Amino acid sequence: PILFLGLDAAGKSTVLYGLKAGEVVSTVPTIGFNLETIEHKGFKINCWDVGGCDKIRPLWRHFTDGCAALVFVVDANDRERLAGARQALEDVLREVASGVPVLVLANKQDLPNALPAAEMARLMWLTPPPPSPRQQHHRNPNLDGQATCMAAGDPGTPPVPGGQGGGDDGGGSASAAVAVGYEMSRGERSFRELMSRHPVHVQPTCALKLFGVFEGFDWLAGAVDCARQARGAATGDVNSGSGAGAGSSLSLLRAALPGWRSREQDRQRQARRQQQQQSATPVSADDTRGAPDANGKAVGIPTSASVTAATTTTNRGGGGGGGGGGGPVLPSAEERLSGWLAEPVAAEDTDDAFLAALEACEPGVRWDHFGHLRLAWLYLVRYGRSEGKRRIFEAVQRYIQHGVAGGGGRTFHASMTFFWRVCLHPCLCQCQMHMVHFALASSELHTPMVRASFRAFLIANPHLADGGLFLHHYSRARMLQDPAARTSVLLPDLQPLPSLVTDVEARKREQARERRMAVAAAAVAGIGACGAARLLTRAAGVAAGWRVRGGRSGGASHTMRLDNDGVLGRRSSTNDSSRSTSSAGSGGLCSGGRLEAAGAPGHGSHHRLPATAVAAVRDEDLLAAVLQHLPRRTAATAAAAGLGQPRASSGMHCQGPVGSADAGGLRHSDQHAGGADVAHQGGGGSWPPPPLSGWGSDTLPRLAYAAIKHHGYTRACELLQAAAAAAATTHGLSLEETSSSNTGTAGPPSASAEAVDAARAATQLHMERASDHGSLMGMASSQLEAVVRETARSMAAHLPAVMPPPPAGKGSRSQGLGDGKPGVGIASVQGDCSGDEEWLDVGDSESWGAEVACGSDAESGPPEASLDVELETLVGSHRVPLVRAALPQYRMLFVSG
Ligand SMILES: Nc1nc2c(ncn2[C@@H]2O[C@H](COP(=O)(O)OP(=O)(O)OP(=O)(O)O)[C@@H](O)[C@H]2O)c(=O)[nH]1
Ligand SMILES: [Mg+2]
Repeated sequence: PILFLGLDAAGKSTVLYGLKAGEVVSTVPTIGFNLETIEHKGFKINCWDVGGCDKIRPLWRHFTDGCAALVFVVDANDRERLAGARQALEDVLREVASGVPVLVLANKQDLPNALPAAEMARLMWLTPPPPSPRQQHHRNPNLDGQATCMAAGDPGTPPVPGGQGGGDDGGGSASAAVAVGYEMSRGERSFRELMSRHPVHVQPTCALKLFGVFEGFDWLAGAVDCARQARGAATGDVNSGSGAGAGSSLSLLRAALPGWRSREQDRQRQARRQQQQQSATPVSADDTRGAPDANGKAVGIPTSASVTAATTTTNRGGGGGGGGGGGPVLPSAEERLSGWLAEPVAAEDTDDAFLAALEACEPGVRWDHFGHLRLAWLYLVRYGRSEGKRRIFEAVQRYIQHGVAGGGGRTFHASMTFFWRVCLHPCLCQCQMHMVHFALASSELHTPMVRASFRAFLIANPHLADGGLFLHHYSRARMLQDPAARTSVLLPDLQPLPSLVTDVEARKREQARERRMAVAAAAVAGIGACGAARLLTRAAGVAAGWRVRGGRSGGASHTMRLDNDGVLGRRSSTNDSSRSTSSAGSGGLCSGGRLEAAGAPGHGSHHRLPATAVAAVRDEDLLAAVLQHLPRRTAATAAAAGLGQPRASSGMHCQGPVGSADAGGLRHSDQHAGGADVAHQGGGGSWPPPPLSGWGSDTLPRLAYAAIKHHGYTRACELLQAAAAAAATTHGLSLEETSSSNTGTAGPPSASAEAVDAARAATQLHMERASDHGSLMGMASSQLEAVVRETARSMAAHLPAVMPPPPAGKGSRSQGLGDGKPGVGIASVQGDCSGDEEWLDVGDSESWGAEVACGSDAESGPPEASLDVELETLVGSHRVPLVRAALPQYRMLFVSG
């Protein structure tokens, strides 16, 4: 185990997750700790990142036992707290075993006011004091051997030998060794003496850019090894070292934190609790249930947040909560939220008015859970966490005092009483405020609206309507019955309070999925569904070490599937079609080809490629391959418009035994895929030749980005319009031609209409990215959006006109997507695939559906689907059903802004 310690906001969690995930995450203060396992240079390290705020610092000592190394993070920019950081380091080192390496990170080096690492080390007494001639003579030869590990400040300089004589204050030889004239205080002497027991290294870092972090850990890995060897040599046990302490560390931690449970235990516990609660008599108290009464005795306890939430304005007093029974059935969190949002908002009920009334201790200030949340939200938004927290406490204390002092005539209802107690209950108050802060920080990643409007904030965080939220993290015994919780902050015993705003894993999964969708969409648009399916399958298969075998299978039916989880599967089943397919030749994947796991014979029934296989294919390679197969005229048009050639293919990253990427399967498949290459490469098929099918998905925004980046917005518009015109001219079209005839209601949906939808859907996806890129390019995202949208529109308008309707009985089908899911039509099957049904299912059909709906409804006003998209952006997809259920009027809210 390695401990990450340091004052609050020093950057511990940022460093930890930078190491763990290789990317910068956004955090809120850690109330409790984060535990992560990371691997570095063959070491598997359990990292304990313990919150640094003053309330939690006393708990550090519970984590020190058995730790193999200490990473002490210091905010080098915060000069005022340097002495505090040193003191905290000293305090904790008293609990750490001698010889444990200490890596001090001088973090936030990117900030202009940051102290250089060497200077910070000097001020923190981590470098030797000024040398003196005497010191040279009194150098302790015993410590020289440790110089490689003891690298305080200057790696080559051993730390000042201290404590050699083991005097009471540790000052004996240390003071003798110090230069004459250098006054070393007693405190400094004892600190240096303490430090001399540890190998120390000070590393400048910028956690936000992951600068210096890995270098620091390189040192640490060596130092831990060194320490282990030294311990092994001392005890004669070569295996001794950090690992030995792990068990005892955990058991001690358990002992120190009585509520500490493994996650599995947590889950079991929670399940049991929920069962009990469900079978229990409905509780009829309000927010005050579970809050200790005036004498500190716990009263009725809130049920778990998800079961019932507390709200009523009846003050049940001290004993009313628990076993009551027969009380009113409480509204759920959803109902409560819905109720709040349905309340008419008086014009004079502004945030300013609310705060002013509160600060002036006026009667009638809304003091229920809603008011509580609003107060926390307002102060946090306006003043940030530390100042906001101070103000929250101050304002509430004042209000309470005023109420108590002048109490006559004012009736405090139960929730208000609860709030009093919360504020006299630092642990609970801290927890509640933390949840509001966390909700704010995490939802503002999705939309700035949550800072502008309290109601938007509530919609984005409907779980906050649950007054018993804290019971997800603390047992009621710990929070409500433990007297210590009323005087200090205790760590949660059920699950840690969240501190990582960015869910790294989820974001990575989402990014990977988006990339796959983009690649698939580009492939489909560029070379048609059949070819794309083959290309993707083949690339994924080759990357996974699968052998791609050509073969004949008269009239097989194939289902290509790219699941949400990234599994690309190909299902084949024979049918009766007598149509024979031509052989792909050696190694090529023909429509009757099979994928086999290397070494295992495939039976051509159903193969699934592992998600890693798809992920292993480099996007660049896939895209390069796809772009290479874009219709030549499209590429030429782009070039003519000054946008440069599509990136040249570097060939597939993973070359399989089947030879070059564009040999075999792809060209062969073009005979069926019917991409434009067909015409260029041998004319296997006469239908359809859709030269513009390369536009509309990935190609388009890429060109738009490139154009805007290199030529600026205005010129880019001209260039893109010129490109569109040139492309249209090539095919004898005028720009005014539209697709209305093809997108009308007459007849079955044509391949071209689907292609338009696909183009729009993909464009929608990329427009979202365009918004991100917009600021980077120094232009308003609305402008970028406009250019992408406009270009997409004109490009998409030509697609149907260029593509002739499919010959009767051939080709185009709406996308059934194989599994009976509602079709979305991400891609039309453009090839002559009769006999071989080939489908490409890209991603989650529901979300595509939403995007398609969103894109295609741009002109016809926002339907519910697009509101869902908006809602999803706001609250995250997993909360959409909840919010929808809770808010029948959410639509109105959105429409009214
Ligand atoms: N400019 C700058 N900011 C940083 C750096 N490292 C961390 N931060 C920011 O500092 C703030 C606090 O970072 P955290 O990692 O949460 O700090 P912590 O040490 O875990 O804080 P506690 O959990 O309260 O103990 C965050 O806003 C980070 O983005 C850095 O190298 N440079
Ligand atoms: Mg932290």
